[in-house]
Order: sequence, then structure tokens, then C-alpha cells
Amino acid sequence: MDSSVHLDNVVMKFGDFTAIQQSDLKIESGEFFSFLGPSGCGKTTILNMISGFLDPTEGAVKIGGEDMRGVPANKRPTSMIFQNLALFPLMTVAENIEFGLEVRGVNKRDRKKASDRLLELVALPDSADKQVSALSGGQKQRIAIARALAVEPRVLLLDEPLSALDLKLRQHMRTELKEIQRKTGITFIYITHDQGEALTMSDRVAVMSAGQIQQVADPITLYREPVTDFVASFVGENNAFKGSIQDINGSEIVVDCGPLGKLVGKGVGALTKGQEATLFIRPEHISLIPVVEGNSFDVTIKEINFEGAYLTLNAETTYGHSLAVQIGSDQYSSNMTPGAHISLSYHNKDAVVISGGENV
Ligand SMILES: Nc1ncnc2c1ncn2[C@@H]1O[C@H](COP(=O)(O)OP(=O)(O)OP(=O)(O)O)[C@@H](O)[C@H]1O
Repeated sequence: MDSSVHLDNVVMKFGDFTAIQQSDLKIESGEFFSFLGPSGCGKTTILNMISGFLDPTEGAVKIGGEDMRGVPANKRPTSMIFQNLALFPLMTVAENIEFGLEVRGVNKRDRKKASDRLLELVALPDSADKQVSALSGGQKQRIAIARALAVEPRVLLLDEPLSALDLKLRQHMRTELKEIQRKTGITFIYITHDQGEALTMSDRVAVMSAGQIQQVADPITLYREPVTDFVASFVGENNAFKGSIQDINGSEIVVDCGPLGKLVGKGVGALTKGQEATLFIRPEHISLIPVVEGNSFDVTIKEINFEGAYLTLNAETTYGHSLAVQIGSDQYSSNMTPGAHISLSYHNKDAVVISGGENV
């Protein structure tokens, strides 16, 4: 069955305010897809357009190729899991799961069959008769998933469903959610401001900022090849050096970073000489060992933290630019203390140069 979701040139306006700028995006059938972005960027608005709680001002949402204009929320092949889960506290687990089926007139035997199957799927086979109030946070989470799946949606919409859980449980539930998605083959559309969640679970992620989709890619591509300065600074940690493009040699871009000197990186998108640009280097790509003539800078160590396999350094260049560095513990030497001066370096291929830099 086609469970793809197409945002066909949708725009969402609230009065004069454009919450979602024109977006065209196809989410494939059976994909685990996330919208990632800071608070207020429009994630919930996108989810509400898909579920039918909001009608796009322009364009259309298509599910399985079918135009959803005029189809009310309760008639769409979607199910939603909310941040607060919205379980019925005075009902048993089975009653919660079966609720949607009961509303649809499904008989008791088939309802029980469905809830038994779903409790098996979410690894809580013996809890049908338990009261919801007696469950732990993680168990409630799984029941919310089972309840949402009971009505056999083609698309499951998840609105930051892990945000109320503690860190350890949240990390565990990521694996579980991914596993449930794999077993059911349903399209999962997940919204979050937590990049760890988006990157670990998703096949693809759309990074959003101020109502605009900035980049759609698989997690590794997003991390390694960000196409906008917003994505480069929002996804993972990054060091940003603003400057202007001095030279272009094929894909290698020389950025004049003022007093810091000339730094070289791989160009992303169309770039021209003289243009303002930002060069990004990940903390783990900065080395203590001189790797390339020219790509180096002298810093003062401000803080050093031992994290086991690696060390993190907070450093500052002579010109007051702060820098995050991550190095293997094997590179540690006893003279690396706060106040010490060291030289850092990186490979050209590990830095990316992106036009602009207003978000940095
Ligand atoms: N009904 C509405 N009327 C007017 N403005 C709205 C309405 N709903 C959302 N907005 C605005 O649209 C923008 C996007 O909101 P949305 O809730 O989609 O963001 P979000 O990324 O989900 O944020 P959060 O992570 O904080 O939930 C915000 O500026 C919000 O104030």
C-alpha cells in the first residue's frame, strides 16, 4: 500500500504571518522521517497540516497519492502521538488501545485480538488489564504507540513523544521506536528539536528554520555535507570562521578570515570570489599535529575536560575567537593545561565553506 506523504507546494499563513514558506517534499512509503528545528520553526504546523487539523493556505497534502483537501482529520489514514501521550488514566491498558476501534464499531473479539497483537509488538504482553496510572513512563509511551497503531494508520505522526522521559529512557525508546517502525513498515513522521533523536532514528531528516525547510537528507549527509550555514551550526557542534572568499581552486575555497589568516575548505553550492562566507570545522576534525601547511592557528587553552576515550578543549585564538576541539586521549600531554599555548591544524577536505553567515 502506498503510504507516501507529499507536501505539494504547501504554504501556511496565520493572518499576515507565514508560518510555513512554500515547501515541496515527498516522504516515501515506510520511511522514518523527521522534521528537526528549533522552537517555533513550524514543525507542529507541518504535522497539523498532514493530520488535517490545519488546512494549508496554498498547495495540498497528498497521502498515498490522494489529495487530502476536504478530508477531515478523523477520515485521514493517519494517527498521532502527542507529547503528553493523552492516554485515558482511568481505563485499563487494553481499553486504551481498543478505544479507537470501539469508536469505529469493531466487535469485542476483534478488538481483543488487535490489542493482544499490539501489546506483543510493544513488548508488554501481560499488561492488558493493568490500569494506565500504574505504568511507568516508558510503559505509558509504548501503550500510546499501541493505541495509535490500533486503528491501522498508514502514517504515524509523532509530536516529540519522548520529551517527557528521562535521558536514559529516552535513549532506550529511540531504539524501540525504530524497531516498531521496522516491524510495522508504516511511515513514521517525527518532529523534534532534539538532533540526537532525529539523527539516530531517521532514514531522512528535514532541517527547518523560521518556516523554511533548509535541507532534506540522511543523517550522515546532514552532518558531513550541510548545505546552509544554519544546518552546519544547528546539527552537531561546529566551529565557524567568518570571512570573504579570496580564491577558488576547483572545489577548494580559500577564505580570508582577517587576522586569523587564510583558511581553506571544500565549497558548498555556488560561491564567487569576494563573497562573504563561513568556514566550518567540526571539533573532531581539529588536530594538535600540523597536518597541512597554512591551515593552522595558535590558541590558548581555556578549559580541558577528560571524557574517557577523548578530551574536549575549549580554546581561544589570539584574536578572541573561541574554539571547541575534540582529540583522542592518546594525544594528551601533561603540558596541556589552562593557559597553555598550542597550535591546531586541520585537513582542507574536513572543512566546509558556505556562503553567508548570518545565522552563525
Ligand atoms: N494558530 C496559530 N495562529 C497564529 N500563529 C501560529 C498559530 N500556530 C502556530 N503559529 C506560529 O507559527 C510558528 C510555528 O509554530 P509551530 O507550533 O509550528 O512551531 P514548532 O516548531 O512546532 O515549535 P515548538 O517546538 O515550540 O512546538 C510560530 O511562530 C507560532 O507562533
